[in-house]
Amino acid sequence: MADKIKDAKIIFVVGGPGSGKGTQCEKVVAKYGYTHLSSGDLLRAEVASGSERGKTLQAIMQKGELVPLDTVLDMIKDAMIAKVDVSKGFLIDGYPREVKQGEEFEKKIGAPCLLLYIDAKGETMVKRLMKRGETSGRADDNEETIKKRLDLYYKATEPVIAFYSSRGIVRKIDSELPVDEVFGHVAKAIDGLK
Ligand SMILES: Nc1ncnc2c1ncn2[C@@H]1O[C@H](COP(=O)(O)OP(=O)(O)O)[C@@H](O)[C@H]1O
Ligand SMILES: Nc1ncnc2c1ncn2[C@H]1C[C@H](O)[C@@H](COP(=O)(O)OP(=O)(O)O)O1
Ligand SMILES: [Mg+2]
Repeated sequence: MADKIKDAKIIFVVGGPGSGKGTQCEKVVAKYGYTHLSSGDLLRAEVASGSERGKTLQAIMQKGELVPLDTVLDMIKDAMIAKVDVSKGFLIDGYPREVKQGEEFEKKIGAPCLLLYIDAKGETMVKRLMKRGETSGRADDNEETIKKRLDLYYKATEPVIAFYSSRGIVRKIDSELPVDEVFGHVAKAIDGLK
């Protein structure tokens, strides 16, 4: 099992809150049949279960902070193990959010072959999240939490991009464009994989 997971095709999808990670991942799933694992979705499922752990997580997410590394990494690993026999590849969306998360992922799971850096301007991300907040029901899609998430993104997550750039696996995607045009660039990056 451990070997199988190590040999899996792993794509990290990194970008600020509201940059369009989830939107692009859905389209990749439709075209390439990859398995989409969003750390935020996994965490929200735990919250929705009503468990004690979920309550603790909800409080952290509502403040726009990062949940403990082990919690999110264990969730991703379990979800990958459940799919490794049938998956053509994994889209890991919203992880790593700090360099340490990337290092631990590689120790416990394996190395990514590609990092899709979904890039949009701060003001664009805020606008999209405020709009999403009208219908998402997400406790973190409000002005105050959005600001904190954005600050944390620039501080903790942007260094992740520099970290993987030196390995030559980062493809920067302009996410200011319309969704289908963004996807054209995403598809090109994926088609470039051997
Ligand atoms: N290229 C785009 N142009 C305009 N709106 C977009 C684009 N990509 C995503 N959105 C919208 O922005 C919001 C955030 O997108 P989402 O995929 O949920 O981002 P993330 O997962 O990175 O937080 C959604 O409401 C989505 O419909
Ligand atoms: N890799 C990770 N490490 C720690 N906390 C995480 C995490 N991924 C998600 N979370 C927590 C903190 C985030 O503010 C919250 C929502 O994450 P998300 O759904 O990925 O947001 P978005 O798609 O808007 O970028 O969940
Ligand atoms: Mg998302």
